[in-house]
Amino acid sequence: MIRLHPALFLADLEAKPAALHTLARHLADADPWAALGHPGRVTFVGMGSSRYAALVAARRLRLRGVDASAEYASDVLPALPGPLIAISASGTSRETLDAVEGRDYVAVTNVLDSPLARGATTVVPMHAGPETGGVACRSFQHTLLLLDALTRHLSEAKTEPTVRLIERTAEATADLLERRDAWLPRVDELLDGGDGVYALAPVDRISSALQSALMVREGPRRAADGCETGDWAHVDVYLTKTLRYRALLFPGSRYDEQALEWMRSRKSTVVSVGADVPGAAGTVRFRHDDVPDVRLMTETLVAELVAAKWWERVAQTSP
Ligand SMILES: O=P(O)(O)OC[C@H]1O[C@](O)(CO)[C@@H](O)[C@@H]1O
Repeated sequence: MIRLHPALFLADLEAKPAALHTLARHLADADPWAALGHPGRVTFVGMGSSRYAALVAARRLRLRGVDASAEYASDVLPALPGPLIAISASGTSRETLDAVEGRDYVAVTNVLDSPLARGATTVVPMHAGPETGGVACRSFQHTLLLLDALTRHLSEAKTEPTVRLIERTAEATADLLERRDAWLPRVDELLDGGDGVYALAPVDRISSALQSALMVREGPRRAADGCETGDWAHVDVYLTKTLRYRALLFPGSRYDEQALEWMRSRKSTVVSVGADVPGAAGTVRFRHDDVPDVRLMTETLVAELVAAKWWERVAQTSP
């Protein structure tokens, strides 16, 4: 059983820029995907945030002509052509270990002596450092970036652009952390006191909505869910009628306005991250937020810092 700890979770978040610089150095030295060659298909398996990151990468690969899918490790998988890429920050998730049993696989993990790493043909280290708070936060960010490098390896045969992206992500992350006294109290106030936090993101950054909601559930144990912005009008809009609805919007979908129109008419509270949108009660902007890839790699920090704050509050008030 992993011990979760709010103060250590906050320290894990504060260490993001330094960990990103470490990752950039490793990636600048060598392509971690070199041993993979250039297969025409890859399959990712993982659970939780590891699968969220894989969803984005699989979609990007397909758009670039490489067949790819992101599967629940808990699924029963047929033998598929091409390498199996198992992602697990801890390297111990039961479902992920079951999924690779008896197969050759590449492990993407943060723990090099984990069971997942020990059984792998190739190991791609996350270089996120130990997450002493017990919550996958830096490892999630590093997974997204390593999968960005994989996408470039398979479609452009070069990973240097990912190094530049990591550097910009480190700058954006540091900017949000350094200026948090200016934005966090207001975002805390806006998202607090409702009936949950509902995160919306476009399909190309769906991981941001899913991971943000997970952070609010995993730390402070509050109701939260993540949704694709277009799909929101089909599956989540209903709650704006009955709940004190608190939306965390990651703009960029061509259906932002559709969702915003509903939320304005139902008097929902909207906090927007990375861009200004009409009717938002609060907006968090950050360095390089005009670059979509930097947003993808950075924006979950807003929910993570809110979650850390709420979690600390619960820890102080409960025996
Ligand atoms: O990447 P891992 O270590 O397999 O973990 C998967 C998920 O399980 C959790 O650790 C919770 O059990 C999440 O934080 C994480 O997203």
